[in-house]
Amino acid sequence: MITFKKVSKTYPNGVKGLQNINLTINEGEFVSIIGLSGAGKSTLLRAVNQLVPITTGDIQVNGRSITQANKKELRAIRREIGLISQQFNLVKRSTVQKNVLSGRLGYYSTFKSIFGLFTKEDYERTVEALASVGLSDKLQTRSDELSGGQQQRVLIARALVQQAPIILADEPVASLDPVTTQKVMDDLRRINQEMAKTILINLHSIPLAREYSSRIIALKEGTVVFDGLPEALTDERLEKIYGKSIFEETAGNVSEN
Ligand SMILES: Nc1ncnc2c1ncn2[C@@H]1O[C@H](COP(=O)(O)OP(=O)(O)OP(=O)(O)O)[C@@H](O)[C@H]1O
Repeated sequence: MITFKKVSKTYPNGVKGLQNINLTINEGEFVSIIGLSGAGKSTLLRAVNQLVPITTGDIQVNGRSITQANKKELRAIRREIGLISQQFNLVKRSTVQKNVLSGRLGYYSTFKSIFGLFTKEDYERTVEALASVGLSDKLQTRSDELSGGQQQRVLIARALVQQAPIILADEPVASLDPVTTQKVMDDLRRINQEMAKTILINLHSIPLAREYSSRIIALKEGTVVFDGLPEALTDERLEKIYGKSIFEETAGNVSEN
């Protein structure tokens, strides 16, 4: 469970990324965060593992406060959270295997991490995770030889070997074609349904949010303006979230941008 209590984030330049957010994300939910560019989606997602430190309020991950955590506790909290983000991407010159294995680093001391002292189980988990995202044949491939969609799926595999019950996905399908988008989204759905992992995902596509989520949260200027079931996201509510211009675009444009 992730709980936001009166969370605000003001960036050093004075921009308010988040304003008084109160939310509870329960175990096993598939939550999409939508909203205009600059609404605060990435800030919200990254606040969960303190990649973006919040200014006021608190976030608890399975009952443990991230703001009060010392270094060791923060490491333990971060182990519970897998991050799929294009910005914190793969080590391109390393093999797929090494990138996926790095999901285990949170379980070892710095010394072991530096020397890559992984166990037989770690290697087995890596093979399994790659199989579950359909990339068994890419084990020894260099990561920069993969397509964008394959790279996203390697990131999913890395989150799987990390055995994190929570997965944060920061626009994982932003630059993918429709077929690959569906594959990545299907992977996330499977992980959510079969492994009961909690998924928190930023999406620009309303159709995808509607199709895959159990719950949609919309942000506008750092505040929550909608929080509910996909069916409850009516045109009227969309207009409040995105402004009137949404209906001047074709549905296709909105979903792909
Ligand atoms: N490091 C930063 N320093 C200053 N302002 C920032 C920083 N990161 C984000 N912001 C600002 O905070 C606000 C929220 O940004 P955020 O990236 O969370 O939005 P977003 O909804 O994820 O946008 P997008 O859909 O374009 O990724 C924006 O006004 C943005 O300009």
